[in-house]
Amino acid sequence: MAPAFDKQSPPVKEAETATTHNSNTVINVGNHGGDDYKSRVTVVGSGNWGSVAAKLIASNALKLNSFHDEVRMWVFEEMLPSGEKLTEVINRTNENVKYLPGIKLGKNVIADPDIENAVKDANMLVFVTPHQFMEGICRRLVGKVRGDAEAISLIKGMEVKMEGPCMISNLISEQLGINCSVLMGANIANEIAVEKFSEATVGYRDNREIAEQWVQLFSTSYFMVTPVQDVEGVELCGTLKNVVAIAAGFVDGLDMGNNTKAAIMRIGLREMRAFSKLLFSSVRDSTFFESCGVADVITTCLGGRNRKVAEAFAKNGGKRSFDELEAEMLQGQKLQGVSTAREVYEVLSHRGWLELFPLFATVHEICVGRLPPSAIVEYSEKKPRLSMMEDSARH
Ligand SMILES: NC(=O)c1ccc[n+]([C@@H]2O[C@H](COP(=O)([O-])OP(=O)(O)OC[C@H]3O[C@@H](n4cnc5c(N)ncnc54)[C@H](O)[C@@H]3O)[C@@H](O)[C@H]2O)c1
Ligand SMILES: O=P(O)(O)OC[C@H](O)CO
Repeated sequence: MAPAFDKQSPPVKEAETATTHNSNTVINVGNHGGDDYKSRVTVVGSGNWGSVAAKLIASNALKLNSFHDEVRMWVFEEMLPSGEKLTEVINRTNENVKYLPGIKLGKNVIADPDIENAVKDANMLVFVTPHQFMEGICRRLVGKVRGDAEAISLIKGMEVKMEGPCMISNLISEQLGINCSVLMGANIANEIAVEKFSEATVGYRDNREIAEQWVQLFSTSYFMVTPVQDVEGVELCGTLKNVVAIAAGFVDGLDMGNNTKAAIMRIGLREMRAFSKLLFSSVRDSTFFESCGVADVITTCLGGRNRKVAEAFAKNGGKRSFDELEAEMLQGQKLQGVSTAREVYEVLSHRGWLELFPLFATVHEICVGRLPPSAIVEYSEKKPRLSMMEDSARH
């Protein structure tokens, strides 16, 4: 079991605004000792973004009275080349030496390899793992989380089931029986880790007070978080931009230049909006102008991992697989764009929408080797009926 955070010399917390202490604005934390009103936060995931999220949260947990100091972080345990366990090294050095080397997470971050132990006391659960692992994680957590817990998903991805697409926030809500908000945005983790200014968007369903609690937990002077009442819109932006990033990487790998890449971003954003609105009529146009929308498309297409690996794929003429390039280039970090392109393609084929989304469809066909990387522009030029569909999908 992971050690408890050493509270012998607790840091002095900053005073908070009156509203924070108002019982209406603080998530109910039940009866857990003397600090009943304080929220306990657990981060489920500890990759590149998971570690940065833990750092942001840990700094706020120390400052704000409404949170317990200790932040648990569930770590998918692995042995390092040194022969030590990753959790032991994180707890000794305060650094995730594999996924975020060189950055101190905060002494109040406790790495825990036991997922059930990590979540059992938390009333605020932050999910941030690659999306392909979430079904298994949810299965393990059924009946293990507090009934009054609130969740937030930072995961950019979705699952496709027999019944249709299932957003990760929905998977969490349905499997664990708890409400789940989302946080997405133009957030390249390594930049936020060194405290360069970024914005993010919290998508919430109907409880603004819960959204404010999440905003408070994540916001720092260099991380500005805005709440938006559109969970599906925010989550679909974060999910679909990874497919656009793969397309942008192909363009870079083929040396096609900035105009072509800008065209891909524009067409990609249109397809993101049209697809989101076809799936959920509640999705708002304005969400695409938040950090989770246009800003994330831009940053991902300029500096993300999906772009980088897709560039290498195109440079190799599609002869080396994404799996091989991912393993070689990302050292354990995971791409989301290739599997998301496949999942989107399944939805498109199942619903007869393939022709309406030429960019999304072409990205998948290139990823699986049915088309060459150069097809990204040849096929994206064909946009039959997309505008018409967008018009009919508009509010
Ligand atoms: N890295 C970023 O810049 C960034 C920014 C914003 C959002 N995101 C999103 O956040 C999510 C998580 O990304 P990340 O960068 O933290 O992860 P990552 O890409 O660094 O992935 C590695 C993580 O996966 C874990 N893992 C490996 N095998 C596993 C298994 N079988 N079961 C469970 N976990 C396993 C590893 O232990 C490690 O913690 C993704 O949806 C991503 O799109 C990432
Ligand atoms: O590195 P990527 O491509 O997974 O993108 C990272 C973030 O999602 C950018 O906001």
